[in-house]
Amino acid sequence: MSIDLPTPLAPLNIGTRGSPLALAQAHETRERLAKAFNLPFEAFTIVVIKTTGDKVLDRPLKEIGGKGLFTREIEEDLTAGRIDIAVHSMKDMPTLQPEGLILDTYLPREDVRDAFVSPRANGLEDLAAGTVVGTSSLRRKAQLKLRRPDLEVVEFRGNLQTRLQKLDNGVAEATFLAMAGLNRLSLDEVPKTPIETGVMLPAVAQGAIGIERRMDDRRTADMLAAIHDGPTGQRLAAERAFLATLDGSCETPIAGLAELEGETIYLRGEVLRPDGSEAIDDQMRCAVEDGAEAGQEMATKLLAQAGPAFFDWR
Ligand SMILES: NCc1[nH]cc(CCC(=O)O)c1CC(=O)O
Repeated sequence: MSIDLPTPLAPLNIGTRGSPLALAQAHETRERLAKAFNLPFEAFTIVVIKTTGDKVLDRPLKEIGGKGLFTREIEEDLTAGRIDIAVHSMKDMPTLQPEGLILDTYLPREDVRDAFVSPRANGLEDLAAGTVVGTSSLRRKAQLKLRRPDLEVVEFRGNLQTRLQKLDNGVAEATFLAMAGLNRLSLDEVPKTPIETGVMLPAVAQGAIGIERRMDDRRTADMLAAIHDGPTGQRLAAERAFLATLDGSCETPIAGLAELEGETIYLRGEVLRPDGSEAIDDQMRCAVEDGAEAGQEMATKLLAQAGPAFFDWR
């Protein structure tokens, strides 16, 4: 692939949320761009945007309005040209973008696993019946209840730092956090145990950073091509097709992971009842270029296997 080396005539504005993790991801994007084009960091301005999801902290996310919550304002600024790219955790992104925007640049993926985080316990097996675990993730709650129906789950909102504070304060005995977030923030001192993906399948796109841009902005597209990670793109094509076909909203506990084995994709997926009373999973292998079809096929199979009653909480 040949890439023109566009010199920014105006600085490229990078939009991001203001949480520590979001800022770390925006800084990583800026560093990769600066390095790829041998430009000073200052050629890229980081613009912090406050979203509805950041403002409303006292209510469960699903009450305020689900997924677009952390992205709407950012995408409005992108469309209006106030920023040129937006950096996102792909796990939080809907499978469809607003008209005129495209999200097809990915940075190399971090650790995809969830971590069991507790100042006092090393794993679920250490927790006595009735112990309180905090999580606001429907997927993690369902996966936890599937394995340990005897544990209590409490809603755990706020950014990483807030959640860790709640553990210290004894609001809950343990929580789950993405290894990716802990690693990106270099939170090495957090007492964590990684959970293998065979035990707890991660969220679709967990650990991946995506960069969104205006579809008609050629200059930005050329710049982003220089930092795109192809293998992450192949994996996310499979996972996001799986999610899109399942019509994953934040009401549906869904897990999915694609891994590369040479020229083959190994795809696993799982859907759960929110109360963890039942889970259905599947796995398949396909050629790397067929990931999206495989994701769609696996979702269709799971939907048929589950039957309408499985999803009737929606
Ligand atoms: N929903 C919040 C969110 N979005 C992305 C990450 C972590 C980083 C990632 O998975 O890329 C987190 C926090 C968490 O799940 O612990």
